[in-house]
Amino acid sequence: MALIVQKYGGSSVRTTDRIRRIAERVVTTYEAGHDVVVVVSAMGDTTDRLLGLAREMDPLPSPHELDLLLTTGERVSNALTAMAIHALGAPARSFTGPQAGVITTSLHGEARIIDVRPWRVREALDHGTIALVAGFQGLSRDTEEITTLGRGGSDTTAIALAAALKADVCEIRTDVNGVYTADPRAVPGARLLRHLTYAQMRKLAASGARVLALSSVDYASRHGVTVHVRSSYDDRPGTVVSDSVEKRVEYIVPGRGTPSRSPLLPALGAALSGAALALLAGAQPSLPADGAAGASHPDTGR
Ligand SMILES: Nc1ncnc2c1ncn2[C@@H]1O[C@H](COP(=O)(O)OP(=O)(O)O)[C@@H](O)[C@H]1O
Ligand SMILES: N[C@@H](CC(=O)OP(=O)(O)O)C(=O)O
Repeated sequence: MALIVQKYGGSSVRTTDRIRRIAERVVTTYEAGHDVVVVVSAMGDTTDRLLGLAREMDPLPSPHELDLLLTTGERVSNALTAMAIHALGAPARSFTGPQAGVITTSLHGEARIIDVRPWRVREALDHGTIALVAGFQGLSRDTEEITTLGRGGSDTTAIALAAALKADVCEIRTDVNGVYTADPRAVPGARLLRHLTYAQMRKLAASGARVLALSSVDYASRHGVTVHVRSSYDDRPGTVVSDSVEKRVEYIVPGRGTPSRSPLLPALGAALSGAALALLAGAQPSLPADGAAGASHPDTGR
């Protein structure tokens, strides 16, 4: 049994139908015997819409009111996802960032996570419940105000929770099936990268690969969190970001009551190993574009 943190980006929860699909994936993971913590971003362009509403009221809104407003986006999507999980018959409980023990600096709109004390999340897991945490938000220790973490902050929430809970992996589930050499929507020949070190991922994120927020890569690197960027809609291998070749498949363990490892594991390990070796040798990665799965184009389920 593994402890898996799954983060679903806003594009993957744009509609209630998509939320139902996400809920099915969460429940499948749970039923395989894993402890599951879910971090969901706000639905679609909710954060932008809320920003627009705020500016209609005041061109320079109060940072306190703005953060209070923006954090509602993630609360809505997490509560709805919990309800969708209940409808499938599984136990789930959602928490706001502050309830989940996410402690931040006090700078509204750009707060940094300085500590995570997820005892309520741990308690839920210990009771066999799927725990959901609203991303992108926390509580300032100094001011006791609700804060937001800056755009893309749900990635950092998920990785910080994974670090604090000593999760086996933090899955970043999104609308493409991994990290590519370039934005696969803009560059048709972009190739899927099966394994990246933190430093390599950092370079990509810094040069605009928004699939993983830059600050979240730094958090993962500092805390040694294995990050697995993959599709919200299927279980293709995706991209593993870690500090070493060995770490990349550790979390893929049999579920509760499952007698042996998945037969897919050796194949996945071999594929990742090839990528990792190419990258570690400093060579230009020369993997086929997800060729092993028989698909040459990314999942563009927007
Ligand atoms: N190198 C890259 N690899 C994969 N995706 C990339 C890359 N660069 C940019 N992207 C874009 O990142 C998007 C995913 O990030 P984002 O829209 O923030 O997702 P989410 O809604 O899941 O948070 C993809 O749809 C893709 O267009
Ligand atoms: N909703 C926030 C936080 C976030 O991380 O979103 P997403 O995972 O959709 O990039 C934003 O739009 O920035």
